[in-house]
Parts: sequence; structure tokens; C-alpha cells
Amino acid sequence: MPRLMIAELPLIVEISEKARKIVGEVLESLGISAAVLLTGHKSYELVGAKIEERIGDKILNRFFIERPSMGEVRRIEMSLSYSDVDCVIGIGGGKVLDVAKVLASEMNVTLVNLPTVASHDGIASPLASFKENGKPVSISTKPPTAVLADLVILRHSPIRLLRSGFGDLVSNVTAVKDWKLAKEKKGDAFNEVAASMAVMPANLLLNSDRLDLRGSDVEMLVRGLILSGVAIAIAGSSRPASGAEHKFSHALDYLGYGNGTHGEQVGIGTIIMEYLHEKHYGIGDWERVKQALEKIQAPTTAKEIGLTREQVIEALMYAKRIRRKRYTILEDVNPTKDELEVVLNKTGVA
Ligand SMILES: NC(=O)C1=CN([C@@H]2O[C@H](COP(=O)(O)OP(=O)(O)OC[C@H]3O[C@@H](n4cnc5c(N)ncnc54)[C@H](OP(=O)(O)O)[C@@H]3O)[C@@H](O)[C@H]2O)C=CC1
Ligand SMILES: O=C(CO)COP(=O)(O)O
Ligand SMILES: [Zn+2]
Repeated sequence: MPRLMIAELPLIVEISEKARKIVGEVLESLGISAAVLLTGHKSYELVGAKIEERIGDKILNRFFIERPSMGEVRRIEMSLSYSDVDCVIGIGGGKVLDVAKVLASEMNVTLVNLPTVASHDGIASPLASFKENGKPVSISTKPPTAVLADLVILRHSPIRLLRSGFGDLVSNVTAVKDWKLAKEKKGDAFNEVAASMAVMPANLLLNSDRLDLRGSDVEMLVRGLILSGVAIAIAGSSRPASGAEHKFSHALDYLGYGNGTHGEQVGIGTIIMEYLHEKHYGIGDWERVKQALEKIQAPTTAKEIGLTREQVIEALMYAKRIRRKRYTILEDVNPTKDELEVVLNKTGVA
């Protein structure tokens, strides 16, 4: 029987052209008086400095994040010592927001996140991803109390990172198929609300004729990534947004192969896993996934993210061995190297 669980969710979510301008108002409404600002050099220069001007009276300290790690969290905690901090504000990309999440969780204070890029669904999720000793680790945190997604900032953020966000959102399509498979084959707990929240925005974008991430579609992308994060909080695990395509991406990170971003890797992984779902269960349309990624000029081939065919095969074989409790199409089909060669040929990935 699934356990009854009360999920902690973001209290305030603003997705608009003026989100950056209401930070003061939001802090006021949350009763914040002493916040610590975490940011990156670039994001501070482009966005953070101006926001800090507006809320300067509430900022106790500012830290620039360079390398997201537990060491970085400890460094900040030590500098803050016994200061009476009641809020962490994160203004930056995934690196900054992840450190902000872990710090706010450890200090048990309010977290206000203002993403300056929309590169993955960590914007609103209760998960942080650090590299420790060169290897990726996933850390559970509290979700942000407030997420202020400013569409003007995000529309002008680097296009490669917007495309990456699209890849991470589209990956929910196979993640949810894997989750359903685990429910049917292994009796895993499945949450229809979380699954729908994760998959519906992804399908909306996949079915769109024209995709313009610098234009009107940025809003749906950001909405979808935030809903993904909330779906993760509701499900109590990354299940709605992470299946076999994420195992493939984690395998690449572990092996240190290629130069793709998270979203680029999972995007290519989604083509492969959607092919397997379609072939073995007749559900899915890998060509639709590939075409959508091509439409926004995101990579759809191994070569584009610095991978050889052999490395992709090795990563797929490795992916079968990680996080074994999470049943996916890879454990279900357990493809051999020869079968994977066929998949790569057919999909044109390598
Ligand atoms: N929590 C989760 O679920 C997940 C977390 N991750 C983690 O997220 C991190 C990657 O996040 P990602 O957002 O891709 O990358 P970064 O946070 O590293 O940001 C990428 C670059 O963009 C710069 N930047 C930020 N905002 C802007 C802007 N508006 N315009 C121009 N440049 C900008 C940053 O500079 P500067 O930093 O100097 O401001 C940085 O150089 C990794 O640490 C990864 O492990 C990955 C997947 C999932
Ligand atoms: O990237 C994520 C969801 O998009 C996080 O998932 P993981 O739990 O696989 O790290
Ligand atoms: Zn992801």
C-alpha cells in the first residue's frame, strides 16, 4: 500500500515578465529580515546586482558560487557562524540554486529562488546534484519556498541552456512510461497527479508545430520545468522526471564521457528509450521526440556531444547496472550490445 505522505511544496510561484521586480514584496510577505544571497559572477553581473539594490536592507551577506559541492555549503555555513539568517536567496543557474537548496535545508530557513537560466527541472525541485570526487551525487532537500521565474531574464539566457531545459522536460515522456512499467511489472507506487504534471507540458511542447524558445514557448518551458520539480516533490522521488534516459546521462557522467549538458544527454537518452518503448510495447513515437529536438537545434546525435558510438554503447550497458531498484525499460528489455547497436542505427543517434 502506498504511504500517506504530505509533500512540502513551493508556497509562491511567479512566472511572469515582472518576477524579478517583486522579490522585495515576496520577502516582505514571508516576513524575512536577514537573508543571505547566493549567486554566480555572471548571473550577479547580469541580474543579481540590480535585485540586490532593491532589497539591500535585507541582505546580510553575499556569496559567489563557483563549484557546487558540500564543501561549498560548509564554507558558507562557517562564514555565517551564528548569524541570525532567516532566508537564503539563490539568483543564478542550476549550480547556484543547488547550493542554495542544500544550505537552506541545512539551516532550516526559507529559500527564495530566482533562476537566471532554465536548463533543467532543478529550479523548483527538492533535489540537488553535486559532483563529489568527480562523481555526481543526488541530494534530497526541501523545495524552495518561493520560485520567481522572470521571463525577460530567461528569454535572453544562453540558447544552449534553454535547449537543455527542453531536453530535460521532454525526458519526462520516457520517465513516466518507465514509471508506469514499474507499476505494472513490479507493483511500484505510482502517482497519477505527479505523472500528469510531469508529462503534460512535455507533450504540449512536443506537439507544437513551431517551437521558439526565445519567444512565446519559453513560458511553457519554464512552467513545465517548475511543474516537473513540483511533481518530484509530490511523488517523493525523481520518478516522474527521471527514468532510463537519466540513467544513461548519469552513466555518461560517471564514466566522464562527452561534453554534453544534462539536458542534452537526457534528450538523446529519450530518443533511445522511446524507441525501446515503441518497439517492445507499441507505445511512443521516437521520431516525434527526435524531430522536436531537431526543431530547436538541440543535439540528437552522439557526435554532437563529443561521444563515440562505442562510448554510447558502454554507457548504456553501464546504465543497466546503476540505481537497480528503479525499474525502467532498460531492466525490462535488458538489451544486448548487438541490440543496442541496432537501436543506435535506426534512430541515427550513432
Ligand atoms: N537539481 C537538479 O535536479 C539538477 C542539477 N544539476 C546541476 O546543475 C548544474 C548545472 O546547472 P546549469 O544551469 O546548467 O549551469 P550553471 O549554473 O553552471 O550555469 C551555466 C553558466 O551560465 C552562466 N549564467 C547564468 N545565468 C546566466 C544568464 N542569464 N545569462 C548568461 N549566462 C548565465 C553561469 O555563470 P555564473 O555561475 O557565473 O553566474 C554559468 O557560467 C550542475 O552543477 C549540475 O550538476 C543538473 C541536473 C539536475
Ligand atoms: O535530473 C533530474 C530530474 O530531471 C534528477 O533526477 P535524478 O534523481 O536522476 O538525479
Ligand atoms: Zn533531469
